[in-house]
Amino acid sequence: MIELDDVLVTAFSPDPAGDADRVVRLLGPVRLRLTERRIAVIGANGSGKSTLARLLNGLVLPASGSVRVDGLDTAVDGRAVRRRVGFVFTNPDAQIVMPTPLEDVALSLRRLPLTADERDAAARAALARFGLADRAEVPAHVLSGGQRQLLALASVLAVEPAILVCDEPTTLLDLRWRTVVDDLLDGLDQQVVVVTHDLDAAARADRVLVVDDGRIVHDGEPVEAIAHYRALMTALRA
Ligand SMILES: Nc1ncnc2c1ncn2[C@@H]1O[C@H](COP(=O)(O)OP(=O)(O)OP(=O)(O)O)[C@@H](O)[C@H]1O
Repeated sequence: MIELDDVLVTAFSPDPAGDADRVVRLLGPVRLRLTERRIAVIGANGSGKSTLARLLNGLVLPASGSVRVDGLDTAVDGRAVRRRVGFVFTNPDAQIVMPTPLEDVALSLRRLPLTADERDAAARAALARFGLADRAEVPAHVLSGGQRQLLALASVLAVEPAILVCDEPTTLLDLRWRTVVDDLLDGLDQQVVVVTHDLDAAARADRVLVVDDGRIVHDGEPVEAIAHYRALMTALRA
C-alpha cells in the first residue's frame, strides 16, 4: 500500500522582483491511500502529475508530511523503496545508461542472485517481451524513440518490482506498441500507477486521480474523473 499523509512538495523559484528565491508550492497538501491495482493520474500540463509520481519512489521528497510504501518511509528508506517501486520515465534517455539494450537490462538485473549466463538469458527474455530481441546488441543510441521507451520498460520490469509507476509510458509509441504496452501493463499482477494523457488508458483504471494546480481535485471512478478533467479543460479554453 502507498500512503501519503499531509504531503507538501515545494521548490525554490527565483523571485523576479528581488534577489531572494521564493518557496513555491508544487503539490499538496495531499492525503491518499493507494490500494487499487490500477491507478491513473490525469491532469493538465504542469499540474503536478509527475511530481506526484516521483514522490512514490522517493525521487521527490516531501517538504512536510510523509510518503510510505508498504510501511517504508521514502525519506528514510529511499533505497529499499526504489527496490520495491519501479519507475518508468517519460523520456527513456533519463534511464538508459548502458551502451547496448542487453547491457542495460543486465544492469538492472545485477541485484538479483543470478549467474552471468542466467542474467544474460533473463535480459534477452525481457527484451524479447518488448519486441527487441534482435536489437539486443546494437548501440542503444540507434534505437528509435519508441524502441528506447520499450527498452526502459523492459529494464524496469525485468526485476519484477512490487509496484510500477509509469510517467506517460506510451507517448512515443505507435498504435501497435501502445496497444502491446497497454495490454502488458493491464495484465501485470503488480500495482501500477500511471500518469497519462491517454484517456482510453485512464478509462481502464480502477481509480483515477485528477490533478490541477498541485492539488487532487477529483479522486474516483474513471467515468466521473474523466468528465471532471474534460470540464476543467473546457473551462481553461473559455
Ligand atoms: N524542481 C522544480 N523546481 C521548480 N519548479 C518545478 C520543479 N519541478 C517541477 N516544477 C514545476 O511544478 C509544476 C508541476 O510540474 P510536473 O512536472 O509535476 O507537471 P505535470 O503535471 O507532470 O506536467 P506535464 O503533463 O506537462 O508533464 C510545473 O509548473 C513545473 O514547472
